[in-house]
Amino acid sequence: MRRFLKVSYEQYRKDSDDGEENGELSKEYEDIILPRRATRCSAGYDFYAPRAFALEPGGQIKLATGIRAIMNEDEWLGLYIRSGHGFKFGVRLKNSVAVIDADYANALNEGHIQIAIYNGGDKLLRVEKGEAFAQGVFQKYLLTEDDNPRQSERLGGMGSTSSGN
Ligand SMILES: O=c1ccn([C@H]2C[C@H](O)[C@@H](COP(=O)(O)OP(=O)(O)OP(=O)(O)O)O2)c(=O)[nH]1
Repeated sequence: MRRFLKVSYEQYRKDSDDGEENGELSKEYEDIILPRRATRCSAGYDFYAPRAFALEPGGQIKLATGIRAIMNEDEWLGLYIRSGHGFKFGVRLKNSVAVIDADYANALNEGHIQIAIYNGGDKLLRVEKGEAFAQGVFQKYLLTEDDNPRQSERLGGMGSTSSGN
């Protein structure tokens, strides 16, 4: 069991910058493309920009992707910058690698994947709507023999399980 789905329009609207109900946003939502691999042996599922954006050097943006990832519980999805953008523009994910946990899909925000990127180079980056800008690789993770998670279920999104106690 492993697949990508769209979050609901309500969730997309809530998490989009403008958050407003308008024709443009619902068209944007309709047009969201599920991540796809470029070739038979591509490891990464390309994530396509739900809207066009431009990033000046030093600029940053957080994109609500409209996507949730369903996967097996011993897997995670690693998100990385699109290699070409990293090489040509010095663009990177703000958190270097985004760790998408298997139980995030059940969080109250429907597991809505957010991608934050930063232009660390000296050129303007323009990304068109529908252009690949990040890639996600499904991976397995291992447990320690005395593994003992602090809580069994995830409800919130980022930062919701931060206490070490
Ligand atoms: O760039 C990111 C990083 C994370 N997430 C989602 C998926 C992940 O499963 C969840 C929580 O992320 P993480 O565990 O890395 O966040 P945290 O702030 O370190 O801790 P917490 O587990 O408390 O949420 O947020 C994103 O959508 N985009």
